Amino acid sequence: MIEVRNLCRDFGPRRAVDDVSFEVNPGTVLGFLGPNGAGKTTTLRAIAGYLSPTSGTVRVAGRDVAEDPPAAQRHIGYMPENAPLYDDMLVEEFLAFVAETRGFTGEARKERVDAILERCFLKEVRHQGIDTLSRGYRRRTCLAQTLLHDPDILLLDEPTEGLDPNQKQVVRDMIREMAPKKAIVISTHVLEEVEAICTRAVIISSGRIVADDTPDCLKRQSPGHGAVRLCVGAPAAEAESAFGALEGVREVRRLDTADGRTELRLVASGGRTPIQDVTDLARRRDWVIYDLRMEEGRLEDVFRRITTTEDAH
Ligand SMILES: Nc1ncnc2c1ncn2[C@@H]1O[C@H](COP(=O)(O)OP(=O)(O)OP(=O)(O)O)[C@@H](O)[C@H]1O
Repeated sequence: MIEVRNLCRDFGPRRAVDDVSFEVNPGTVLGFLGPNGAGKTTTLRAIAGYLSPTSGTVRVAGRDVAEDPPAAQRHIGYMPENAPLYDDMLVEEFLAFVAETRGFTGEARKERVDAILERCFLKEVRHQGIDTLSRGYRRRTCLAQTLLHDPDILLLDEPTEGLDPNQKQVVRDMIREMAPKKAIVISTHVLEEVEAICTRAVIISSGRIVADDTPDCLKRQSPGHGAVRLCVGAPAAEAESAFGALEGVREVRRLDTADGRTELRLVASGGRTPIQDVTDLARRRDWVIYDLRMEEGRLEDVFRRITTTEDAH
């Protein structure tokens, strides 16, 4: 559906996107991550046909975008980070106008607008001026504009930026609901969003792809992956020394101790969680386990490890 091959884009002497290649097919929600200035927006704009590559190609639905941007754009819904809206229009009027520019007229236009108002939960503000909308409704009006022609590809730059937790949830639910039939790329800094809705994460740093995997697999590269948090009915010093001596434990940290219970964090060594050894040891010593959890690792740690701050401009 989207095929990016060896994409490079220069701005004067600066290479903003450097030999980027990836594919996105329907059913994928790809989280495009990277520090400020890493090249995310430039890549999205090249896919959307608003910026020509310095070299390399972008194909959308089998067609080279640079050769015929309008043909590719019929398949694409692109929501830029600060999408412009006509502030002096009413919501419904604006969407009808966009529908017309997309080639819908008469009854077809009305049906499209009604359907999108319903889908984006905008019915109650349909007669409201865009300049009076709250940020959440404004963002959803942008999304409605992006979805109006029912594109197979969605390119969403920071779709939930500036929204409150409830509004974020509404937008994420909408993305999740559309995901099975569309190829979706979301540029975001919000790692929690990647975990919540993305099936794949691509990390770009200084214009180059430095990771491409599922969020779960990336989390496994985190130094905290496999660490064990436990609360055990044993004296602190004894528990620390016994669990610390286990072969699969690299480091022990005491988190808390009270009422004969000790809370510890055990960092795994050798990439294997020591959870089984921990329960075996507790059983042998006759120690009660009150709580036991394995940490999955944090995407944030992986992101920080594989990107650098030199991109920030
Ligand atoms: N029109 C332009 N003219 C000159 N330089 C540009 C232009 N657009 C982007 N750049 C530069 O290209 C690099 C990549 O920018 P881009 O906006 O793609 O990064 P980004 O990953 O989207 O950043 P952010 O997370 O801050 O939005 C930056 O150094 C930026 O300053």
